[in-house]
Amino acid sequence: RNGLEFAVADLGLADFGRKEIRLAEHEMPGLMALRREYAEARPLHGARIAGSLHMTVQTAVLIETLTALGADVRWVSCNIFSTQDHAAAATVVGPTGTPEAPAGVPVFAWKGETLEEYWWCTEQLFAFRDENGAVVGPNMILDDGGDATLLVHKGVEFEKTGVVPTVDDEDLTVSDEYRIILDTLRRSLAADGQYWTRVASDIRGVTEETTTGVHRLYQLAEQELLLFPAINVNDSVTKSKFDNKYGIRHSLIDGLNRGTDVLIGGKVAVVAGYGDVGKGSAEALAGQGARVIVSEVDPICALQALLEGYQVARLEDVIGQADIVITTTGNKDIVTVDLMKKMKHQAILGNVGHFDNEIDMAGLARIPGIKKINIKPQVDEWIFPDGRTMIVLSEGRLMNLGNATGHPSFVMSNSFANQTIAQIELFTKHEEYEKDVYRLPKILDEKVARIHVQALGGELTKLSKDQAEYIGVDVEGPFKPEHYRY
Ligand SMILES: NC(=O)c1ccc[n+]([C@@H]2O[C@H](COP(=O)([O-])OP(=O)(O)OC[C@H]3O[C@@H](n4cnc5c(N)ncnc54)[C@H](O)[C@@H]3O)[C@@H](O)[C@H]2O)c1
Ligand SMILES: Nc1nccc2c1ncn2C[C@@H](O)[C@@H](O)C(=O)O
Repeated sequence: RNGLEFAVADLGLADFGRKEIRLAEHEMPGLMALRREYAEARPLHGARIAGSLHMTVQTAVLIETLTALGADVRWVSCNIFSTQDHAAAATVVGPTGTPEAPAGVPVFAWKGETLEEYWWCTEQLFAFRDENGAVVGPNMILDDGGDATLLVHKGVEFEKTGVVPTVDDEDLTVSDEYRIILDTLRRSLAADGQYWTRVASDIRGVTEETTTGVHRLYQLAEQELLLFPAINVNDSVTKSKFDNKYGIRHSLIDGLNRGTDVLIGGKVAVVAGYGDVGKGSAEALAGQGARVIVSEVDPICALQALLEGYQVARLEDVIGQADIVITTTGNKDIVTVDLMKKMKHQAILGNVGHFDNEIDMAGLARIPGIKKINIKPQVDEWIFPDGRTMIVLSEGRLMNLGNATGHPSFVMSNSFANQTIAQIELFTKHEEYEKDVYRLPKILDEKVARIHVQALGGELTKLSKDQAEYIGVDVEGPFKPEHYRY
């Protein structure tokens, strides 16, 4: 419509989305400060950014920051349940457009996508158009979890051999999702044997939002398979020590309340993993009066949990007493079918890790005699043959975005200020970067923190020159050595 490509649930929701975007801007001082700082220079002029990141109100403010800095943007969500349809609609319509004549950004995302639709959307992500309408690829990727980066890398891999592997239909180790990815790439190989190779050749770099996506990038870099430079946004301190921890502290409870409305106080809550997300999850549940038990593999994180007063136990030893089980590990096969069979009647199972493989949903569906009742969107009651039931949120996908609206704007302002800075860094200085994984310098991390301290009315103390010399830092920072752990 109006020459703009998009696929969203309902453009009629744009007005509602625009109201919430306007309110969110007030809560996202990091992004608004960067818009003011770079309004003239427009450093992202010429950038064609393919974004795969939960299409929420907060992400809409990020997108409109990137376009304010001169970028062309196409967007998808990185999860089938995390899109907020009114935010997607408002992003397509844009601040000055109308549903009849949208003037925003191409978005391919809606809440409740099937996996086939999800990967179709991700395929559309790469088809930018030049001024003559010819398809040109992106020259930047902004990723959350690495699915967009994966599609490009797998596409190039298969174009090298000219073959997309077939998988044995009986092979239970191959997920339905991977079969869909192979089918997608089989089609593009048949249509154009060099499509993904051309796409990859234009990409100056990727900026990756989350722990799991960063893990995938380091794996590619170790195998020397990385096709372009990458900035690990997750490990900016003002991202992972805020979004992952304080964001989940807010949105986990939101997801539990909207999904089940059970009283959390007095209940036993088991949290698998005590990293940044596990810490925020445990604190939130304890704050509601739950008795929190943590499972961990890392003795340091386990010791942290113990000194915060949480019991640390093996999942298999405590899952039978849990009323609520939350996985936060970024690992796979955490809650197996055997563990599910030990759970109390009507216990609640949810995941806030990036992917759904923390919970064996495929194994659950294969239990002979298992039944499923859908209570409401993203809330299912699974009935075991013995009559006991289990409430599963968002089909094991991250439930703070599936059952609620994810982290609040102020904490996402920190994450997305880092994303914007990383996009500018890689787009304008890509020749300075090898095909490796980098983090932003500490001085920029402190710059993001400074904006948000000020926004909350915090008053920073100034070091005297003498004091700065005494502790060996510059008066203006950076205030910590690289190895410092916050
Ligand atoms: N839902 C959200 O909004 C959101 C936000 C940020 C990050 N994430 C995702 O959450 C996940 C965790 O992120 P993080 O930053 O906390 O990572 P992290 O590495 O800091 O923490 C994960 C913890 O899980 C532990 N762990 C690994 N395997 C385990 C096992 N088998 N049993 C118990 N513990 C185990 C690790 O030792 C680690 O301490 C990642 O997938 C990340 O992408 C989700
Ligand atoms: N409101 C929101 N908008 C966009 C993304 C949101 C979000 N809440 C959580 N994530 C996920 C982030 O925490 C992402 O940084 C991650 O690490 O998964």
